[in-house]
Amino acid sequence: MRINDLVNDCKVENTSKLEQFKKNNKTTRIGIMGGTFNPIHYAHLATAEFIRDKYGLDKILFIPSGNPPHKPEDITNKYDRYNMVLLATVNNKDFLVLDLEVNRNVRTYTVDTLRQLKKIYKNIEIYFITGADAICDIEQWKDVQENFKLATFIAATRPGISVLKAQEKIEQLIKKYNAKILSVYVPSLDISSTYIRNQLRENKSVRYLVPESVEKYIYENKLYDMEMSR
Ligand SMILES: Nc1ncnc2c1ncn2[C@@H]1O[C@H](COP(=O)(O)OP(=O)(O)OP(=O)(O)O)[C@@H](O)[C@H]1O
Ligand SMILES: O=C(O)c1ccc[n+]([C@@H]2O[C@H](COP(=O)([O-])O)[C@@H](O)[C@H]2O)c1
Repeated sequence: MRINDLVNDCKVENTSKLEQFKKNNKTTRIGIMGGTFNPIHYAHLATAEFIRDKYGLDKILFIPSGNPPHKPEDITNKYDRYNMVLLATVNNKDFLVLDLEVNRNVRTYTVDTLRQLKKIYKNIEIYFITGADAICDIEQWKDVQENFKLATFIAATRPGISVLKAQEKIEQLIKKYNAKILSVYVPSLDISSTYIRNQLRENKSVRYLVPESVEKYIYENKLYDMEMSR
């Protein structure tokens, strides 16, 4: 079966998970995993699952960026990135995917997404998950103060990022903005989407770095300038 045909089944399954979630009137603690996901890899999934479990979050909402302000204009098509996130999360009942950002045709900022989420889901407490690298740059984000009012941030350690430097920055942010930021050690993998794109461009293996369905989607749709088809 072609993987592109499976994407539709994933969309149906995800819509049904979202409808169930919307019906829930109780206060729900949700984790938001935002990212460019170009492509999604196992470190994203492992980080999200570790944090869901550690903080007893009810669900993790993956929100692929549409037109992220901080990445080059020519990144992979947003619907391909979104489809790969759907494929990667379909088997986990607690992982849901939202298309809020891919459907926005202007630049996508987190503050707009958080405001929108609070409107759609009345009783949610939001925990925004970021790598420690992203939290260090948060003062460059749009409406930084407002972001901190709308969500608690969880800064996950990431290989290659100095924990001490990140901790210093987090303490400054907490003081300056009265922010709620939890810093957490996550046993993780030293991989990035950049590394995976480079492997693909050099025609090297990405097996066990991304879910098999994502790997197939990449090959079937000839993403990332691959030289030969598999
Ligand atoms: N290996 C990792 N361990 C922990 N967190 C990660 C890891 N890779 C990415 N993240 C976090 O996941 C979120 C989404 O990341 P993103 O989609 O930019 O992936 P990336 O691998 O950093 O991509 P790129 O290499 O293209 O910059 C960010 O908050 C990022 O810090
Ligand atoms: O809102 C902003 O100004 C902003 C600027 C840079 C990054 N972000 C968000 O940070 C998250 C991680 O970004 P990324 O793509 O670097 O992994 C993702 O949800 C982005 O939308 C948000």
